[in-house]
Amino acid sequence: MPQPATSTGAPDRAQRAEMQAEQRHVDRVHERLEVMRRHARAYEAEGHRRALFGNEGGLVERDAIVYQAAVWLRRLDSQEEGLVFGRLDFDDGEIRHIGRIGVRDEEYEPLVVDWRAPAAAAFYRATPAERMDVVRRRTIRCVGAKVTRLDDDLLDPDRARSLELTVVGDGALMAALTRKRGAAMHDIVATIQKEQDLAVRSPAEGATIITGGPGTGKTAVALHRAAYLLFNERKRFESGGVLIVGPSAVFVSYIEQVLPSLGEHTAALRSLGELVEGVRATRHDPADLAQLKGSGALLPVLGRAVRATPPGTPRQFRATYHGHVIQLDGHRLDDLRRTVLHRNSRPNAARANAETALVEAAWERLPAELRERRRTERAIFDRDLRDRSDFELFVQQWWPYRTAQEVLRMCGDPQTLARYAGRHLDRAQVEALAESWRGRGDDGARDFAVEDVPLLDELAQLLGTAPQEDDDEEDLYSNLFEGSSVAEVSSWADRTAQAGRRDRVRESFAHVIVDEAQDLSPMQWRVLGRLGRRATWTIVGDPVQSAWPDPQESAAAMRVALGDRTHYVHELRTNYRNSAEIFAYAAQYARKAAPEASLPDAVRSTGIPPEHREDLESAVDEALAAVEGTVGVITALGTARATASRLGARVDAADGRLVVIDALDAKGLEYDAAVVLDPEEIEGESPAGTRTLYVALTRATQRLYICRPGSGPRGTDTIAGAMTD
Ligand SMILES: Nc1ncnc2c1ncn2[C@@H]1O[C@H](COP(=O)(O)OP(=O)(O)OP(=O)(O)O)[C@@H](O)[C@H]1O
Repeated sequence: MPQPATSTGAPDRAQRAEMQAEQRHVDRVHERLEVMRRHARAYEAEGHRRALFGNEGGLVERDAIVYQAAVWLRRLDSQEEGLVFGRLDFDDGEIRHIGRIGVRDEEYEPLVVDWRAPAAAAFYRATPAERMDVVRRRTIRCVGAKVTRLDDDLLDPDRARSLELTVVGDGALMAALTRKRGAAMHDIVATIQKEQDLAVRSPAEGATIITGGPGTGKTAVALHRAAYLLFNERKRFESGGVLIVGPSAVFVSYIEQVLPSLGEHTAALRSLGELVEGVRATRHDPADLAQLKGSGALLPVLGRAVRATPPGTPRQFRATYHGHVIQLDGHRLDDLRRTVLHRNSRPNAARANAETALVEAAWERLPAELRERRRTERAIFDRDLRDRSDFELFVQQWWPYRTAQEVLRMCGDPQTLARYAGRHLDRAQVEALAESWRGRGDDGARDFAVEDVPLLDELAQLLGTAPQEDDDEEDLYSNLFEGSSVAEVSSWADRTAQAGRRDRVRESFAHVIVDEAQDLSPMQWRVLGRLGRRATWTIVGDPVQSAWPDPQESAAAMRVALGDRTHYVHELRTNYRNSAEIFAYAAQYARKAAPEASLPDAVRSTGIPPEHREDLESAVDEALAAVEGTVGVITALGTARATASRLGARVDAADGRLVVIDALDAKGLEYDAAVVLDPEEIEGESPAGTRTLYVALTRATQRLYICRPGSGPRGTDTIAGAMTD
């Protein structure tokens, strides 16, 4: 719930006394943390000692111990900042401190309860109406290990008086919301609100679906939920893997510090452009092409591209056997291909079948008397043919192992693509698609688009995997058991690097978290459906911000991916990001795009409405002067690059505070001030343009400037009038 505005004055006497008391507790916790660190280091040393036994058992133990010790140390080391952030005082006088991890004293009594444990739930859930025996909730703010501020929340003032509990501070939430924004998202562990907490602690089974307007904390909740799941079912989710998917690479780097700050390092974060091994796409196709690629309309075309004879393969097979010339022409070879693929539709997996079919077809070309006269001839013929290097070479050329990237690049030739397209695509579509794939992906000269990633994944499925030669991925620890003496000691870093490699090839996950889910195309849902085929899910999104032109179609694709899993639905209703003035302005576009939608309430008023500016440079300068933190210039897709170079000198001079970003990449991000350049262009750029503009207008926490170059006499007017229309 909203709290009164925060005071910035120095702490008074009562507050100082309370702070000293809390400081004593925090000091004790940090001393204890140091002891825990010493124990972890001693445990690690013990692990290394075991390896000196020189047998396999010792090595296995060593490896397990060193790994576990390193995980503990990493978790303990990431907890310096704000380790203790809360305290609950109960009716019966019990005091419970809440923190990022659980810490116990030497008697095993809790000094701090982990925020994810059931005993901490009251910190987030207790309200004056439903107190859960809590009299006072205190938020403790620390810088490093130093207590700097307390904010109390009384749930039962009468009881507090009888327990002689002092009340200090005036609103941890407001203090958190008004702090300046930097390049990275912060955790919200000290101020998670009740409706958010319910979503964080939603059951680990089925699919938890979290909706809510801009700034309602959906991303924050999703990340805290990942930490919650890992804490409560560590074995299941650490070994099975938690995947977090965000819309863009910029977004992923914006959120990537949150889980480590909560002591969790094992979840895999990927953008939609990174869901396929070996591809890091960041570029978007223009809206019409993106829609074509995302809709599923290309599925039959991809199927045909995989099944067809690859261009450039030999059109004739020729061999001699006992003086007989055996020949198979192109039509016969095509027949063979069809027959083989009829039995095993994945060409990369079917090469052995193709080779057998080729031998069989060649055998049938021998004169009948030769085949009948010598009954054992068949086996000899088979071996003889397969042993020949020119036969092997032919098979490699006729039935090459292909990658998805090669097939898509092959479709970069309009004539080839037109053959596969048949009546599924018109000429203009063939031309546009071929142009978008021509020369892509080879040596990164021209990279694939984000919209190509699901097509590549689909192709990889259709092609199947070639039988793999054994490599070191198969046995992560094989190097540990070579020879009888200890040749080397694997460090924890080695093991994490190995585990990372294993993550890269992971084909499915135990839990999949999808952020900005409203934007996913049906084809992207198919990729996620495969990665999450055995997973439980958390899906986070806001239909009103959808960039996919047909939200119904996207929702249907999501239902297919989720199958018959039970749904747990949560709606977040408070916008914590935007000032009330900024959100009131942006909301007119939400109403235009989705008149029926329920919009969140913005809790913070600054008294400063969005402002209209004609000149981009002066709007940017003004924004930089008006706020302490970040400024985002948000443009249409087509003008981001030009705007970035136009503002290049300012970006360089602003020391990381100024970024230029297109409205699609701005998804999920936020800035203290936003300059939205040419809103009409953003709106007109795609069928979902009004929604995209709504996204752009809801990125600012404090100041919003609408910049319409050459917009004439309205010049520097504020647009408060427009807001209230
Ligand atoms: N309980 C909270 N305490 C402190 N800050 C909060 C809280 N909830 C949300 N915030 C802050 O509000 C801002 C918006 O949160 P977040 O980005 O998670 O919202 P969102 O719903 O994902 O927004 P969008 O849909 O626009 O991407 C962030 O700065 C976040 O830290």
